[in-house]
Amino acid sequence: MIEIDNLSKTFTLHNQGGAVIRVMQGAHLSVAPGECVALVGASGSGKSTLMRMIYGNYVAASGAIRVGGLDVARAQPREIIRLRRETLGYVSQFLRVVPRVPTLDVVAEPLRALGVNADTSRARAAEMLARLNIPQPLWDLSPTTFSGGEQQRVNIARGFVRDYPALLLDEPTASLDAANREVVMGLIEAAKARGAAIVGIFHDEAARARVCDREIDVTRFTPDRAA
Ligand SMILES: Nc1ncnc2c1ncn2[C@@H]1O[C@H](COP(=O)(O)OP(=O)(O)OP(=O)(O)O)[C@@H](O)[C@H]1O
Repeated sequence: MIEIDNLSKTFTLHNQGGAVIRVMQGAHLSVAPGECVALVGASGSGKSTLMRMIYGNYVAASGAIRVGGLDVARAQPREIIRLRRETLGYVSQFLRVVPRVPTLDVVAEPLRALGVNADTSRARAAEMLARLNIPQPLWDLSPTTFSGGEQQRVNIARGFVRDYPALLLDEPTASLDAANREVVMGLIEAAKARGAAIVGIFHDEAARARVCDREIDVTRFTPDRAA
């Protein structure tokens, strides 16, 4: 479902004399449906960079990133938008939303984008918010003023409100209490059981051991620091 082949990445720092930093070289990764793979490695080794490249936020220097048949490394912007709408979900650590949009609509949006009607989308969103213990009085407010943990749960609700065939999870349990962490663990397990291919960064070791089938140490793809 997710196939990464000989992937390299450089950053050019235009505000620092055009310095070029090589952050990744020869990266390989293959994630099958129903599998969860954890990206591990020291801080700065490139876990987030790899995740952002899979999502199409960062451009690859060379190599291929196939997600459900599309090579993200060479795809047109409209193909990436379609991939995100239909195939690839992303639960980032930080919530980015349009101001003044109510939480219920923020969570319902991935379903609306697929053409699901407003009532059904909102009903599914309400189910997810209740499951993630977001108090009902907050559902009609924008999540911009929510606490860190509440915002993270809104992000998770958005990422799991529909059954994405592939999912990227960036520290999905980072700001959560034990009860909500357990809810998220259950959502990840259910997504695997229905065949989602998942790539995640989990600093929470117990969470990683429970839901991940394999670990990939990205340090081995880090050119300047590899052994
Ligand atoms: N937008 C950027 N511009 C320039 N350099 C960047 C950029 N993003 C990341 N880097 C560099 O790429 C390297 C990898 O960073 P990345 O954030 O992917 O590491 P990480 O493994 O996710 O770290 P952490 O565990 O601390 O979050 C770092 O040296 C970082 O400075």
